[in-house]
Amino acid sequence: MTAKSTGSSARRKQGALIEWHDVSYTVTDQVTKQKKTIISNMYGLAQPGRLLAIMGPSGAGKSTLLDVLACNNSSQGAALSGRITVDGAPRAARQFAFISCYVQQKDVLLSSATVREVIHTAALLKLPYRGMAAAAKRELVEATLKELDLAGCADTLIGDETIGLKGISGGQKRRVSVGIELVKDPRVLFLDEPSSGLDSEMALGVMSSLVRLARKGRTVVCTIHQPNSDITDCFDDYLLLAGGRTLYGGLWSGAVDFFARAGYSCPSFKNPTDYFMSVITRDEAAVDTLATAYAKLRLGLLAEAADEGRATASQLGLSATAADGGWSTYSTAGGGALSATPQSSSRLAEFAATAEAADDGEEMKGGGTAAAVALDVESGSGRGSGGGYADRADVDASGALEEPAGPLVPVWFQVGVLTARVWRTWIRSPVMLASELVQYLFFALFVGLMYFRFNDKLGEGDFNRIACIWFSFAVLCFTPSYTAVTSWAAERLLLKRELDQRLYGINTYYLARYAVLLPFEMAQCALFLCVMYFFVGFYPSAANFFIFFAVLSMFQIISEGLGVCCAVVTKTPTSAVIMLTFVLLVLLSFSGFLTVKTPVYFVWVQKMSFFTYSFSALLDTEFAKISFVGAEGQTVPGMEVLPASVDTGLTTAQNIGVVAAQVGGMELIKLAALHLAYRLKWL
Ligand SMILES: Nc1ncnc2c1ncn2[C@@H]1O[C@H](COP(=O)(O)OP(=O)(O)OP(=O)(O)O)[C@@H](O)[C@H]1O
Repeated sequence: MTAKSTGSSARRKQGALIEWHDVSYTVTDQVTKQKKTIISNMYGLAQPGRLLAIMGPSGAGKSTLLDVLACNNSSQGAALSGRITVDGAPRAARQFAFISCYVQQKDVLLSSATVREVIHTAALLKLPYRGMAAAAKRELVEATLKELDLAGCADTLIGDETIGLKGISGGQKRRVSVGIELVKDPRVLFLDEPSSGLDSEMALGVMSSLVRLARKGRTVVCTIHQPNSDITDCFDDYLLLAGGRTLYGGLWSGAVDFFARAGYSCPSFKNPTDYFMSVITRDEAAVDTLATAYAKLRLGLLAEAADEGRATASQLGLSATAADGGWSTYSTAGGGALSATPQSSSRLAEFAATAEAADDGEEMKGGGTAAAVALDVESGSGRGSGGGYADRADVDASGALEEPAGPLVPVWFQVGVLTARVWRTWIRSPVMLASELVQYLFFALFVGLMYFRFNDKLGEGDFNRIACIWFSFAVLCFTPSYTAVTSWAAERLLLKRELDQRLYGINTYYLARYAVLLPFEMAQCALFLCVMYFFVGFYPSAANFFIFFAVLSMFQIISEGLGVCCAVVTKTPTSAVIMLTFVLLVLLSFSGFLTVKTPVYFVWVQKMSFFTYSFSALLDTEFAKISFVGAEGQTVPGMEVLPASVDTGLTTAQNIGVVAAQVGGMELIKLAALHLAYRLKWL
């Protein structure tokens, strides 16, 4: 993509013609282990320049169909059968991912970023690094903001009501979710219930944005729940499902008539979708009646199209599909769904008109191609049987599926973009930042006052020093590890979404996160130590102070890693906190302070624990330079009063070396835990 191609004319996007033929989807129920068919023998078509709304009662299979069409289905033991084509060619999942996008129902957005920042970050991660200037990306972001009517709130924070961070409205959030996908200029948009959870005005705002995107040529497919009449006005095409079957598929404008012909006349002044839903949820026989009527209609249209010579049976795939329900009513070959019925005989013309309207005087390859495709069929040129348009020579070359040869964005650039984002998140979270700093400051003062000015009396000065270091460990292990659990809970969904979209890898995330987090942790440790060290009166030497700083910083980093590991391997923050508390208490117990002799069955804990080596390193550092005065006035060197339980048998340097090695080990474990959690779908 070149800078030029990002101009406003490029926003007129060619959609893709998606057809599904005899599609069924079966899963193995996790509980009963029985096979369960969620959608069966479905046919349909989503066209460029049009918005297709998929409706049905809860459990009808709407989300499943959307996932299947968007290549988003990943259930274990699931089986997909049937044929899905894109512009006539069999859909190739990897290529399709480059031209389509999927907007999930739940908005997963970074609450501390502004609307513009969120979309700009998406642009930086999704658009090619080479061949597209930074200015062009910014221009594209501005175009996206305008296209989705978000320019007015571009510099407002996304916000999060649950943590009291004021931000944009629910409807705007939904449009930002669309914007994140729109920056890569997809030809096809799939949206799972884009209006759910929004009030009617916000829902209409979102749907109107989708219509605008469709009118610019894109193919838009969404599932929807209980739309009001303003929202149904946004539909071009309509697919009604129940129990995994299709009850209607075609023009929205033909749905009422279809129901009436099947014996269900919608009363005047009643919202048709409310009526349809009440018919199929209250009257069980209606589902069968409508499914049968729809299947007959489809076959009738198919035969009619063949009779009229608009396409031959073989071109239509009739011979291949007659046995199993026939060609889709929706099929282009069928003259465009209900075009053959009196009430909507001009579907092709209407389709072409839609494309023309969207074209708005400019060349719109998608609409043009789609109309040409449809008209082509009518003129009898037809398609290859069963294979859609796979073997057509007249598919617009610009409509070919594109897949970049190499990675779009180099890893170092991804790390840079993510580092900037993590940095912004920290400095924009004053509550989190302040509460962290207050915690460190509070505990530093607390420990300082608790052991204020050590003395050198044997039995008191030595005990207080050991207890003070142990208590500092308690503070520095709980605080960063609990923060890690909390921030993981806020980050995991965003990370999962972005990893799923292959915007970056786990190693990139790790590098970016810790490029920001490590300096923060060291600064917090320095704050704690500066206050506590001098308050209590540890040995006043720069060398000792820096050894304390180095060991406590490493100690904190390992503790944070433990927090991440517990958070990653558990599903909820509550279970992570329970697990973490248990682990930390065990480690604190066997650091050598609480027990004179460690029971033999816990020796392994002591030998492996980072508490043991950190404790020993700091005690050696402090006690090597001081001495105590006994009850009889005798002087006792510090090293002689150190209890054997805190002696690892190593020198100070060796103890520090072991802690450094444990930092490396913990980082590797943390990275492996992140990879494993993603692979095993724990995120
Ligand atoms: N992996 C799965 N294992 C077992 N059952 C499943 C699985 N996926 C979906 N189902 C079931 O299939 C049916 C259709 O699910 P789907 O989510 O597609 O329905 P829906 O029409 O989108 O419903 P809703 O509007 O409530 O989201 C539901 O009964 C659902 O419980």
